[in-house]
Order: sequence, then structure tokens, then C-alpha cells
Amino acid sequence: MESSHIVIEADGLIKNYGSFQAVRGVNFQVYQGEVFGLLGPNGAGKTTTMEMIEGLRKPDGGRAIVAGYDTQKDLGKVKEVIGVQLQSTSLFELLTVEEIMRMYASFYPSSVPIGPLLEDMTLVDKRNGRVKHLSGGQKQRLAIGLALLNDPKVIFLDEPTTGLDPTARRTLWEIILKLKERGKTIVLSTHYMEEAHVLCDRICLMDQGKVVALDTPRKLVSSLQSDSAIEFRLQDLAEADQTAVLQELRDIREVKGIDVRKDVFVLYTDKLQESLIDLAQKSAGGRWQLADLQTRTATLEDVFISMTGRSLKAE
Ligand SMILES: Nc1ncnc2c1ncn2[C@@H]1O[C@H](COP(=O)(O)OP(=O)(O)OP(=O)(O)O)[C@@H](O)[C@H]1O
Repeated sequence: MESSHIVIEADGLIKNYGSFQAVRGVNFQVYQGEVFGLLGPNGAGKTTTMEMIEGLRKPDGGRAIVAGYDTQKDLGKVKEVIGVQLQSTSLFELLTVEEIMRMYASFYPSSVPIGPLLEDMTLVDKRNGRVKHLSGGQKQRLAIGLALLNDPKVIFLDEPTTGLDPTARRTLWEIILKLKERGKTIVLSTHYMEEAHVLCDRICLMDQGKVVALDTPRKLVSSLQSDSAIEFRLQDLAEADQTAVLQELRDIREVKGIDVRKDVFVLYTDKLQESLIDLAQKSAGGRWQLADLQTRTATLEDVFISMTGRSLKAE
């Protein structure tokens, strides 16, 4: 990718909260027109990283460049080209959708027409409804609409679908993909791997303030060198027996890796059939009670576990 296509550069970003370092030297580049995902568990440092890029938080080290401007030195210029989705909880509840749009539009020297924006956000029929009567998904769409009023080149969405039901989540996904079609660059944080997989051109996996991997979803998953996972529990397995069982599992044909979380075992394999047959034969001896057996293709969650030893999901 040529440097002229780089819209955001995070260059060694560091943020300390007292003696705690929340962001520990984050580097990445975001290209024009892509949906760039920051994916990581709660507390990984996604929000802090985004806020440093948006100029809302001052880095303790490193710098962020947006559209060629340093967010510390040229914040005014940066603000002209970015749109930031505010948390919907901070919206004025008593205003109507149209009133809040007009109010936010008045903050900018120029803004896009409100009618088409309401259509894009599928909020036309809520135009005269008060914000406090909107559903969670509608509030999120309004928050995104407000971030688009100044026709920004770069849009920041911080966990836009957290807490939404599956239908509302999918409606938001469609809106985000339409924005991408129109050439917007989107930086999105999420802790939903499925969301990252569906929406993002590239994903920056973050954990404990650091970037642990950055690539397209497909390449991240193929970095596991196994395309399938066999997941199961072993019932009534004494902790002392786990080491012996692990040794036996390692001997299963074509198994490339094993993860264990509590009593859940995951075997990674390229040859599902061979591995399954061996697993079934071993369990036929009766010493193990296989439960909840399922097979699936490897996911970003598996990538995260193999890189960090921990799950993306809250424990
Ligand atoms: N103002 C603050 N003061 C002290 N610690 C903070 C502050 N803001 C965030 N932190 C801590 O910094 C770490 C990173 O937080 P951050 O919100 O950036 O993570 P995140 O990946 O966005 O997580 P989440 O998904 O929960 O929002 C967390 O451990 C958090 O508790």
C-alpha cells in the first residue's frame, strides 16, 4: 500500500493511568476506504487507543497522524476530517431526533442534509420522536448519524453494537458496509469476533495494551495452520489425569495444536476425519466420557487464544 493511501498512523502510542500502562506502544496504519477493526477483550486498550487517535486523550508517548495531521499539533484540522460516534447514553433524551440532528449540525461550518442522513440511518419514521423513546439500536444509529453530519472521511465507532439484539446488530452492520461502499474509512472497536470477521478488511488484535496480530481476517485464521477445530468436554476428569490425557490427545493423527480451558478441550487439525476417528477410538476404551462434542472451522477466537492463551470473551 502506497503511503498516499495511509489515512491513520498510530506510531508507538503509549498511555499511562497512574502507574498502570493501558496502552503499551501501539503501531499500525489504516488505509483509505478500509474498515479497520480493533478486536480485543474488555480492557485491551481499544478505546484508549481510539481516543488518542481522535485527539480526545493525550498520549504519554508516540503520536497519531490522521489525514496527514498530528492529532496533538493540528487537532482543528483532524476534527474537520473525522466523525466520532458518541456513546448513545450521552444523547439529549428530551430532544427529538430531528432537533438533536439540527443542534449538532449547527456546530459545523457546513453539514450534510438531514433528510437523506435519516434515511441512511433508517430513522425517517422516528424523525419527530424523542430520543428517550428510541430503542438501543435506534439510539446507536442516531449516534452514528450525528458522527456523519460533517461528512467526515474517517469514522470512529467504539463498540457500536454492544448490548444490541441480533437484528439491531445486523441493521448496523449493513449501515457500516454502506458507508464503506461510499469510500469512508472506518475504525471500529469490538469484542465480537463475528462482527470483526464480517465487517473488517483488516483486524488489529489487541490484548493488555499491545497489538498481538494484525492482518485480514482470512490470513489471521489461516495463520493457525489448521482450518478445523474439534471441541469437547471430558466429564469427571480428575485434574491429576489431565497431563496423561493431553499426552494421548497429542498422539491423535493430524492434530496441530491443543487448547484447554477449564474442562473444554480444543484440538486443531487440517484433517478432520482422521483426527475424529482417532479421538473416537481413544474414547472407546471407556476411560474418558466425551461430552458436547462439536466440530467447526477455526475462528478469530482461536487465533486470539493461540496468541495469548486467553479467550476474547469475558470469563
Ligand atoms: N480514565 C482511566 N483511568 C484509569 N484507568 C483507565 C481509565 N480508562 C481506562 N482505564 C483502564 O485502561 C485499560 C484499557 O481500557 P480501555 O477502555 O481502553 O479498554 P477497551 O479495550 O476499550 O475495553 P472495553 O471493551 O472494556 O471498553 C483498562 O484496564 C481500563 O480499566
